Amino acid sequence: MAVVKMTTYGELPAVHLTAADGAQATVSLFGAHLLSWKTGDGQERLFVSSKTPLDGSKAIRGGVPVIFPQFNVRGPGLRHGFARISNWRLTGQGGDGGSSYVEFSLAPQDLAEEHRLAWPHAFALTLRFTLHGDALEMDYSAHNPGAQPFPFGVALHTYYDVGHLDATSISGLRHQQYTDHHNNTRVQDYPALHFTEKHDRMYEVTPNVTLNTANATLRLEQQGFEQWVVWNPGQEDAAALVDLADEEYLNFVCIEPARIHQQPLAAGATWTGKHKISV
Ligand SMILES: O=P(O)(O)OC[C@H]1O[C@@H](O)[C@H](O)[C@@H](O)[C@@H]1O
Repeated sequence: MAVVKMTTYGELPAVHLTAADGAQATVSLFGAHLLSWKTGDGQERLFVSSKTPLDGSKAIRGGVPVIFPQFNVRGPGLRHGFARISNWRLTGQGGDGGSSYVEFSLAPQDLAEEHRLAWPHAFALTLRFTLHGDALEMDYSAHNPGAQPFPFGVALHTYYDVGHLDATSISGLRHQQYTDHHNNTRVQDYPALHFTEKHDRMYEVTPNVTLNTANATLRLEQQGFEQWVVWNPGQEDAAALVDLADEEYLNFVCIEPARIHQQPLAAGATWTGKHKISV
């Protein structure tokens, strides 16, 4: 049987889910932010920076930041949106035989006044985390209960604990088109992406990909999103991030299912996206 308990992570109120097989997830209400996912064997799968604030003063560096209503600076508002720095509500929990879940929601009344005034649209977000054996599923939805369309972008900015970058690669992206941080658009003509320098790439199509690390092979699947963003800051950019220790860029990669361009959500419509990670 699944067990759901309130806990704290740093100074943040959080929800801890333990599945029948021992898999665990910890999600802070701040950002509906998944901070830890351990499979039944006790192995941590996510990276969290040793320098990140964990007091609600700033977005968390690590885990799974939830991006809405804009990706990065692709929109007029806050970089990566306000969802990752807002307090969500725990609105569901449960499970059946093999799976257990917790669900979180965010609506305008949950926002700090400055964000509500800056983005005055009716919206309802839900995010469900489901543990199912050695897999984690994130079901994300954005609903427009208002009378006017609004533009939005979304992503699940997943930071994977890779042990060491030297032993890490991503396969499944050969022949896929990407745009890099110099704004060059190319087609990847080699089978596996290795991390020898900074990478900040947006792959335009959405095949499933495989993350290979020294200790694990993770299969990543997405539905409803439109890109994979692959990010590791490299040594120089990492040194400029105050919420990341200088050498920690060697310990993670971000692989993010995303819908990076802001597109309208019609009145009454709902967008849904799924991200599944299997070990
Ligand atoms: O520092 P932030 O706001 O969490 O963003 C981290 C990174 O997020 C990635 O998704 C972007 O592609 C990068 O360009 C960005 O640097």
